[in-house]
Amino acid sequence: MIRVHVPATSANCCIGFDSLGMALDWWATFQFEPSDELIITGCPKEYANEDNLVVQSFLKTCQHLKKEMPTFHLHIDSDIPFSRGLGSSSTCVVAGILACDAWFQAHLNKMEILEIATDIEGHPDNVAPCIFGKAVCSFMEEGKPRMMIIPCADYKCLAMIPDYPIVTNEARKVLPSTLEYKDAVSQVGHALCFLQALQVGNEMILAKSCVDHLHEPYRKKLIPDYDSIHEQCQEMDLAMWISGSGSTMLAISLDPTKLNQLQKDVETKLSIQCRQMPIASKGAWVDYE
Ligand SMILES: Nc1ncnc2c1ncn2[C@@H]1O[C@H](COP(=O)(O)OP(=O)(O)O)[C@@H](O)[C@H]1O
Ligand SMILES: N[C@@H](CCOP(=O)(O)O)C(=O)O
Repeated sequence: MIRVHVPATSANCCIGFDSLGMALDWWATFQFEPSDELIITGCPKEYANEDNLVVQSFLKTCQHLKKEMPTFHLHIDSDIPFSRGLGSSSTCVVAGILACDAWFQAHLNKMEILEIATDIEGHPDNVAPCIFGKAVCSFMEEGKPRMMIIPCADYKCLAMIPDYPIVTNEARKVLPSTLEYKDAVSQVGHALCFLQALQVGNEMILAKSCVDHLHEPYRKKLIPDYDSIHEQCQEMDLAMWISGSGSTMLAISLDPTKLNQLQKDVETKLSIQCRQMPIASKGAWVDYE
């Protein structure tokens, strides 16, 4: 039996639309056993068929390896909610690729895995930290991802998870196609300072560098609770962003008491479910039985 363990991720991190993401210490497990037919358990009925993203990612990897698609029993054990901006789709993609690699003992290297995953997901910002852990920044060069791992100071994360989904493809449709030059200049400055503050643990600069022009101004309209949470985070000097395409919002801090305070307020005043976790220091991994 092959078991793949895959972390949730928070993409964009405010200033890094489609190019920055971090792995969260919140794990899903995907179990694969040989079977005479394809069986999928542990997920809603509508996903228990061959269109399942895990199965499709396994198939794509078979094609890459020029191997015949086997049949298996896939059991999914995940409490990472769908379409909340916590990278549930990336967990499926990375799990399918890693399982196929393990099944055929193909020993793909992590960059090959990232290339296949980016091809399926369309952008590297979730799949890269899902594979490598920590925070990862990336860009595309002639269709191929290039990336750097960013070691992070000891930040803790608070995920504030509204009870409504936002489908990533839909949330991409609300984005503009052009950007003012002055906004591009502002974005570069904030992004550079964000990365340095993330590494060295400068919480004040991290909070101030959370100003985005690429997606948050457009997507916040899809999240009715954004403004009040954003305002409170600014008052508390807390770095905060829309996780992926939402609806989750993520705040991070070196100081757990600040996150506890925010969590209490968000749960009691807004009835939004919260969960705290560190940044995951490692990415997806496989074990065998
Ligand atoms: N546990 C799961 N089982 C089956 N499919 C899943 C699971 N988790 C995620 N998915 C797939 O990922 C899709 C959600 O992707 P997306 O809208 O990008 O949201 P997210 O922000 O959670 O990645 C689902 O529609 C489904 O196809
Ligand atoms: N850069 C993407 C990230 C989507 O992340 P998800 O977790 O919401 O799937 C985007 O912002 O569209």
